[in-house]
Amino acid sequence: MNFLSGTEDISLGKLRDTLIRLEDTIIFALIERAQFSHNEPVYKAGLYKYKGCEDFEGSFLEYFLQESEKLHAKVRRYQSPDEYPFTERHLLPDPIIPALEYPQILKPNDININAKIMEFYVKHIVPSLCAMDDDQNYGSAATRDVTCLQALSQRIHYGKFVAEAKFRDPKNQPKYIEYIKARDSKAIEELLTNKKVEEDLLKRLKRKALIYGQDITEAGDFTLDANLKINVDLVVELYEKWVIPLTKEVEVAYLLERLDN
Ligand SMILES: C=C(O[C@@H]1C=C(C(=O)O)C=C[C@H]1O)C(=O)O
Repeated sequence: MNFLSGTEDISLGKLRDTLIRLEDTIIFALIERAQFSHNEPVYKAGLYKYKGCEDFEGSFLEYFLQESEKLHAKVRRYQSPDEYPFTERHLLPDPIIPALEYPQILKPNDININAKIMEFYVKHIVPSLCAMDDDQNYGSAATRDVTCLQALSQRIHYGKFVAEAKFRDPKNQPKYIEYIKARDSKAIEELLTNKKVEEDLLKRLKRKALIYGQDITEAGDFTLDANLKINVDLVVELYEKWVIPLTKEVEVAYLLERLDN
């Protein structure tokens, strides 16, 4: 979504179109990561002493992610309302270019669940996505991991915009206000949940993974039973177990703060 379009209109339909577009980004990012082995050393904290920053105690991935985000911060990536860093903001440098004026769509907040995203990605996604061995391609694996993590973070934190759009709907706003004042997270989550959208998403996702995972050649017929580049069931499980629940967690967290002064 282009937040510089000069309009504060955030329709649920437009936001959902953006989430659908991010499905493609995430599937292709996972396909790229799946080219390489699990490469467990990439995720082990303290395995390397990095020349020039011996005091860094995280994993190879955390080091690469932090250094990547420092560079992206210089070009004001994390001033965009839909971008959230994994690195603590005080460690990021100021932009080298002037700040952009974004419309104030969201209620100011510090909601950032990237630590949870990192945990499920490293513990549950990579081991299922990749061959469980070590091909030494640590740099290639880490660069693909960063792309996957950034896409997952953007998608999940879009829950803030979806929650704002739902809150602005006059039909449900009185109920949201009632549940927010009662601090009733369960009622808020039930009200914001749209099972039909979720079910349609999972069906679409499976079709996309089946097609995007194909090796398309210049000849022969187009068969869906060829060797796929991605574990289709894993893509669906990723969304069902992690992406959708965490998006709703962000929606609820945002709404619980929506009436704060
Ligand atoms: C994102 C939305 O809110 C909820 C979360 C969804 C998701 O993470 O895909 C889908 C539907 C809703 O249950 C939405 O309503 O589109």
